[in-house]
Amino acid sequence: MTKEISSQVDINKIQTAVKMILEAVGENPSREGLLDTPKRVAKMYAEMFEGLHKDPKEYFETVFHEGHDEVVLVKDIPFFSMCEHHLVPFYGKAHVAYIPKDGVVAGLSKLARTVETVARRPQLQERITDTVAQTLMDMLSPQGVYVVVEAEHMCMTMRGIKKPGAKTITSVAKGVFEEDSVKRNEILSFIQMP
Ligand SMILES: Nc1nc2c(ncn2[C@@H]2O[C@H](COP(=O)(O)OP(=O)(O)OP(=O)(O)O)[C@@H](O)[C@H]2O)c(=O)[nH]1
Ligand SMILES: [Zn+2]
Repeated sequence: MTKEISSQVDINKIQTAVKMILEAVGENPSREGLLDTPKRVAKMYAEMFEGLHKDPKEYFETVFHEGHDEVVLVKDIPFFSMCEHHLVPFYGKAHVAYIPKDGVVAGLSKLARTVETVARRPQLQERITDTVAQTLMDMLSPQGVYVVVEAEHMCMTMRGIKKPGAKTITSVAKGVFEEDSVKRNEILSFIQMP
């Protein structure tokens, strides 16, 4: 956790809330094993929600001019997020593809950083997919962007409907990918390659 993040998160408030939850479920927050739990959970939430205090657009302040106007795909980017309905994790992989325009390309790590930052907020899978795609559209003005996200939601696994193994796939196509199913299929075949 960075200094800036901890200064933007009310750690004491989270600690109080966690202590109250422990009391409410019938636990004794004063027993030895739980004494430091509110503090640990507060630090954990600050880390898991640090994306609320970051703007992924900043990652694209530096771009390169490479004369490459063909597909760029970073696939299998692992991410961990928190479902905004239940505050339990959902996690999986994101695949981020774009076709540059006028040779404007971003550092590859910036695509993964964007996924990481957007995921570290209370989220919906659809919104992660859309925000990542829109960030690239806004910052690189590419010919098109195609983002595919696959995830397992713990709120469907460990509670409620209890369907471990069920995967949710979301995708967002922008620019040339919207109309061009051949280009989308090209990306999908790259994603499926071992
Ligand atoms: N669209 C979408 N739904 C999600 C996501 N994560 C969790 N959900 C769903 O959010 C819904 C919340 O539904 P509610 O009926 O308000 O809450 P609930 O009674 O806890 O729902 P159940 O999970 O069906 O027990 C559930 O259907 C979850 O599966 C997500 O990323 N996207
Ligand atoms: Zn949920």
